[in-house]
Amino acid sequence: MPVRAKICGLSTGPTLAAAVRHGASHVGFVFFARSPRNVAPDQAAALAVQVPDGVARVGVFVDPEEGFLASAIAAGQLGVVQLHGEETPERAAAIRARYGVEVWKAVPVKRRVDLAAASAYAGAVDRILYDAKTPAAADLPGGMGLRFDWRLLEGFAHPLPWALSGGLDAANAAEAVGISGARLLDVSSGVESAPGVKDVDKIAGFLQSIAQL
Ligand SMILES: O=C(O)c1ccccc1NCC(=O)[C@H](O)[C@H](O)COP(=O)(O)O
Repeated sequence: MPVRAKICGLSTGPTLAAAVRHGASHVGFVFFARSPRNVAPDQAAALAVQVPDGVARVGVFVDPEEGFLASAIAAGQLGVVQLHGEETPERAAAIRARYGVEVWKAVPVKRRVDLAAASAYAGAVDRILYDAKTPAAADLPGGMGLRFDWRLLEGFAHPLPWALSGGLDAANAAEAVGISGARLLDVSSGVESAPGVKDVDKIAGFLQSIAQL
C-alpha cells in the first residue's frame, strides 16, 4: 500500500488544487482563530466543493465549542474531525457518534512516555496523530514545523491506526517513513513559504517524495 499524505492548513483554491492534483489522500482545514492557517466556515465551504470524491476533508479543531463544530463540519463537508486540544476520550467519542465523522486525536510527543496517552482513545477515535509537542509558551498546539525523535515509534505497539506529523518535508519524509513505519503522513509548515502561506511547488515536491515509498 502506498504511503498516503494529508496536506494540512490549506486556505486557497490553487494550493488545494495542487494537493489534489499531486495525490494527497487528505486535505486539512484549520478552524482555530490564532492559527495563521485559520479558515472561517464559509471559506471552508468554498474550498470543500473543489475536493473530489476519494480525497478526505479533515477539519482541525482545538477544544471546539459545539455550535461552531457543527457549523464547520457542515460547511466544510468534513469527513474527519482532528482534535488538538484537551478533548477527553468521552468527548471525542461523542463527536464521532453525533456527527458520523471519523475522529482523529493528536497526541503530542517529545519522549517515549508520551506515547502512552494514545491507548486511552482506543474505541473512542479512529486514528491517533502523533505530532511534535510544542513548547508550553507556544501559541499553537500544532503546525509549528517541529519534529520529534521518530525512533520513539520503533517497536511501539500501536493501539489504533495512526499517522505521523511534525516537521515533515520533502527532504525528510522518506527517512521518517523508514524509521517510524508510518503509512500516513501529515504536513503543514514543510510545504509553506511562510507561516500560513502554502507553496504549490513544495506541495508537489512533498507528494512526489513519497510516491515511490
Ligand atoms: O496548523 C495549525 O496552524 C494548527 C493550529 C492549531 C492546531 C493544530 C494545527 N495543525 C495541526 C496539523 O495537523 C499540522 O499539520 C501538524 O501539527 C504538523 O504541522 P507541521 O509541523 O507544521 O508540519
